[in-house]
Amino acid sequence: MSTTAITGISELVTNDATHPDGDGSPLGLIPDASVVVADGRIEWVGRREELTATDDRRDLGGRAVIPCFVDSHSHLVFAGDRSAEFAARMTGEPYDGGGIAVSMKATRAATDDELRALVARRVEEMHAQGTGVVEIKSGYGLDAHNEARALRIAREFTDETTFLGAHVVPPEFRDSYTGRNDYVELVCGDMLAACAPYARWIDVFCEPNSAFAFTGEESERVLRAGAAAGLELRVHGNQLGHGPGAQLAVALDAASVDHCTYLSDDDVDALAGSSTVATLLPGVEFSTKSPYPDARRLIDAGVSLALASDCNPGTCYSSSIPFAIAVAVRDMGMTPAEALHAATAGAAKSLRRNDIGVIRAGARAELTTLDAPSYLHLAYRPGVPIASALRFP
Ligand SMILES: N=CN[C@@H](CCC(=O)O)C(=O)O
Ligand SMILES: [Zn+2]
Repeated sequence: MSTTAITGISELVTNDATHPDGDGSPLGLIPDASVVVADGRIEWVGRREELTATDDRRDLGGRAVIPCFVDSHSHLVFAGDRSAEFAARMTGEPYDGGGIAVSMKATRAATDDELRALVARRVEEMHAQGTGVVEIKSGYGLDAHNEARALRIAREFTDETTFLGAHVVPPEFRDSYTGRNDYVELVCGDMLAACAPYARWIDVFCEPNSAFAFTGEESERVLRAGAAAGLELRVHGNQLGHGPGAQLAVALDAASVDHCTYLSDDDVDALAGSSTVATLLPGVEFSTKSPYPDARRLIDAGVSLALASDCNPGTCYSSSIPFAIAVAVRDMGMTPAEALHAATAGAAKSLRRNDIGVIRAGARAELTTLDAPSYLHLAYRPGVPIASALRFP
């Protein structure tokens, strides 16, 4: 097994507050550091002068190194274009989830190879911006065949795949309450059976403020069916207005409730006393001209936070975690350290993973380098491509 030392690290963010060479902060910063990797794992982390002999060396020439970004919320399996919808929102048109059916139509019409190529391009775009691990949801098939196909293709790129058949009620089921009910039954029955083999997670767009998405009761049915089929739970909640999503996520011990744009004091208290992570998606508020969630309020209450891209064709067609960090710092009350922690260790926690989002012996060698001396440059240099995932041969 050959060992490679990474040297020339001006500042190492470990997310290991207990490292003896670290500064003791949640980011566990070590100046002038080295990391030794072997066989895809981290072997050693410390100060450069304590480095012992390795087979290879890679000198970064004075750059910062951070744990890879973990993008714990994305919808990459889609075809078609909704840029006109984005333009309409910039002139005041509100987002209501109705455009999901437009992506559904284009996605159903695409071949497997076309979808695979689209996902490959988007995943590559993420890696080029420092994301090492990505979660990918279905949700633009909305029938058993196309949802299973989306997950099968997503699985070619990541183990973190999420069944989102309950994204919206598709047009062919919308006519009556019976139609909605039939769709929920399909999601919980044949669709779940077809999708479960390719999915780790199940998610639902719990949003009574949208005519297209699901009520608290419908969402609970979907999540309980998913759990019975062995899937772990995530929830889209509290995106368009107040609603039951956050409290439902806590009650069912979901790993994450995502969006959290509108939260009551009771929602915040429930999250603070739970192991459910609140995942904030700053690109969504940016791209829909919605109010930003109050990250400061959540942090002060003791809620665990993640930041993710939510890359999707409707509410945020950006795959950039550095962009999400810059917005979170500029507009959501997060410090640069809190935002970086949320986009790495916080997002790993939202996927219930402890082998990523941290630079510590034994963790996976998923590292990101910054063309900058310090992590502060992520928010300080918005729009500048300074982050890239480090790849080891
Ligand atoms: N809100 C639900 N789903 C996506 C948007 C999907 C779309 O509009 O295409 C989201 O996370 O924002
Ligand atoms: Zn989403």
